[in-house]
Amino acid sequence: MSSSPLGSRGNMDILEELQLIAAQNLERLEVNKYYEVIRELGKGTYGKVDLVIHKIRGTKMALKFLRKKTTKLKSFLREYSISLYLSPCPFIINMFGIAFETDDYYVFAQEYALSGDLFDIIPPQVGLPETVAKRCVHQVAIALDYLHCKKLVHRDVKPENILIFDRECRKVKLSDFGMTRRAGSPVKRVSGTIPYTAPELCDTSRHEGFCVDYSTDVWAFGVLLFCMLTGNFPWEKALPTDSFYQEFTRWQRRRTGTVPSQWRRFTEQALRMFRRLLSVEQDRRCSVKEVFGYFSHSWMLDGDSNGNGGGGGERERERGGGGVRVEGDGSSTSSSSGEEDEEMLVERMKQQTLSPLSPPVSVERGTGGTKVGMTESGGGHHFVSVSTTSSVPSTNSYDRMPRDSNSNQPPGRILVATPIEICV
Ligand SMILES: Nc1ncnc2c1ncn2[C@@H]1O[C@H](COP(=O)(O)OP(=O)(O)OP(=O)(O)O)[C@@H](O)[C@H]1O
Repeated sequence: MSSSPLGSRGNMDILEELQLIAAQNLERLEVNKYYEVIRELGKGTYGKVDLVIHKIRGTKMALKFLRKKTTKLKSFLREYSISLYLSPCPFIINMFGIAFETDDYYVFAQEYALSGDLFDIIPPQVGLPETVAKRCVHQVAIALDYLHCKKLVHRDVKPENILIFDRECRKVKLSDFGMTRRAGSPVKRVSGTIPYTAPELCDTSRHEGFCVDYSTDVWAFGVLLFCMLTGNFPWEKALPTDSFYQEFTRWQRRRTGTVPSQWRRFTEQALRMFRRLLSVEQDRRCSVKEVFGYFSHSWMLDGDSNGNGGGGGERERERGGGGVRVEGDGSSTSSSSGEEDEEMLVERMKQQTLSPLSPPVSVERGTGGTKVGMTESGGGHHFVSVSTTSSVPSTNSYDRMPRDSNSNQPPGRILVATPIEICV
């Protein structure tokens, strides 16, 4: 690596340099020679993630395998380099600096997240207790702000890409930088995830490409918050043809004073936050860090800051008061590009008053990799597990099916979402 201090370089210089080094050092390896495969942790569109033990070091790692048939070397190197570049942030998945290729895959190693991903702990139609959700949201917001300060946009914010180390979300990390691009770069359309996709990207009548923008992460982050607190999707897709979305936009644009039914469980302050995060007009959307200003308020109307998202269903309530304490309006919580700011953020996290928790809500964990699907039943769309093996990458439409036969998933009409296009 060049002797220039990292701080004086632009992002792309560092990323390009990291890619070059990774390309020059990419060895061909036989996985079994160095790693003992324990089990598969998940499956994604482009490959799989295995839990392994490094035979020499004895360290547990998560190896991400990207199929060569569907992944260009350039894309692999980009994902690897961006992940490496971002990994100093304590709320972003750590990397081991290991990348290699086999006959069929490009592979890199990450730290292993003991409890899988966020999707698996959100009780469908119930949501997480407010304190747990806030704690998680806080860490994800810092991670996204860190990314944005580096002029990068994640572009795939969803529960499956938030890895957790415990079911109370005391330690969570943002992952999967396969879609991450520099803000302002042009992208063309491909199929993609639906409920988290910002309205401007759902507009299929637009044929020209897009410029990558932070605001699409902010939108996905807003949808993620709703999902975490309620166990439902707010809508199937952010298009006028979706009645849930239409109802929301009428309220959002102040055409009606009536709060849409699935939003009535939130306090005034939480609704104000959602209005800012989920502004239909892209340029009026707030930044992710604005959310810090809302942590001191209750978000759920059940009057108990430790409560969950309401919406029915039996659940175990969290005991102990407090919640996440964040002082000020949060503007100083933003991570800037400097190391000092990062340290400050860690300090802030350490200073948080976190109350002891009762045992977590018990939810059956789906087998293997899971994706968010939706069923429609009564007031909204709720989470169901979708096996990633049955997802169809070429169209990205979801096969929607019950989470698993033993879960507390209520029955509902199964929706198969029509593929829509977003950009890479
Ligand atoms: N480091 C890790 N520790 C534990 N589990 C992991 C880890 N990395 C990934 N997983 C699991 O594997 C799943 C798929 O991983 P990942 O999102 O990186 O793959 P992908 O191919 O990029 O997926 P996508 O189709 O969403 O783009 C995750 O949702 C998670 O459940």
